[in-house]
Amino acid sequence: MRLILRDDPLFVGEYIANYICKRIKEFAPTAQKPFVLGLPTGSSPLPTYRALIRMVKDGKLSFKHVITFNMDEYVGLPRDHPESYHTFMFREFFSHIDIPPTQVHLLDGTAADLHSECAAYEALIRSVGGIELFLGGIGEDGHIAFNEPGSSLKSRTRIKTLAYDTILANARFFNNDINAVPRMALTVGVGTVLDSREVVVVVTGQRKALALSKAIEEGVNHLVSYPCANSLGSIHVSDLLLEPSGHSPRCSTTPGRSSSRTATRRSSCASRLFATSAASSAYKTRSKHAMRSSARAGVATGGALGVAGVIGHGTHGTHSGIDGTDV
Ligand SMILES: N[C@@H]1[C@@H](O)[C@H](O)[C@@H](COP(=O)(O)O)O[C@@H]1O
Repeated sequence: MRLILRDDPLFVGEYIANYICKRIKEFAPTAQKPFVLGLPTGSSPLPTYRALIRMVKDGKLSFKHVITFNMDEYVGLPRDHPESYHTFMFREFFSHIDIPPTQVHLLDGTAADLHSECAAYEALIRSVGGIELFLGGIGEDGHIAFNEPGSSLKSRTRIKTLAYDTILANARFFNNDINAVPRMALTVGVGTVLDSREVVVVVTGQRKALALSKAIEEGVNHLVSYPCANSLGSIHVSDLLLEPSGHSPRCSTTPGRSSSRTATRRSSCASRLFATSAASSAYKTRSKHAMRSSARAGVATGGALGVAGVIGHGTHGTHSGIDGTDV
């Protein structure tokens, strides 16, 4: 795992966009050999999307031979609902880049047979050779996609009941009306994410400090789904990289050209770039060491409460109404 910290979400977005651009260019995708990219929704990836849009508009990057798979979608929201992830992705990203719409894939939360929809999604990912790079965001309880606490580490794309904490957090997109927030979603599984050749997770904002600290300082378990991306790459403390903002991977077609410390160290570490910066306005003026202690403080002050919250307040399993298989 590599942890790359930046002082501001905009720098995080720029870093990741440059990294994605570099990876796509190095891959040199063609119609026969497309680059398969996994994508998240949420506010965290927005700076990345904006930076990628800029690169396309400036002629520095093309998505013509990129195929995308989104992580998740609410169950029951029509595609054209303003808060569906389908609408979100076209509004915030796809409509502004040169990707052919036929190469964009999102789960359909209104499908008549949701189980078949999920199975078909997995099959489609496999049929294009798997995901090259999965960009993910996390919820405050540490879920990746909609893999709520308690998700199986081997889980595949499936119907998932949302935890109460997630419903509360997402109510902001539904006029703060928790009753308007869908209770279920379709989501890729932890296993689906782990099958990707690389996972990049964007973690921004103080609200994510506890979840981030668990990825860094605790072991892999199924209560916080996103650190599981580590389980396929070894974690070495020496790979945790804390550096001031400003360095960004160069979007160059020549591998290894970047002289930044980031690029140099990447070659000697575990294969997965996993966690990207936790930064929020609250952190802005702090030093890198203070940021590190902030994450620790998250554990010290919120640890017991956080775990109780995950188990005690979650509505996991109680809303499904479809079947009992959403592990
Ligand atoms: N299903 C999505 C996640 O994929 C996303 O990572 C999370 C965080 O959103 P935000 O980035 O707005 O904090 O929100 C939802 O729960």
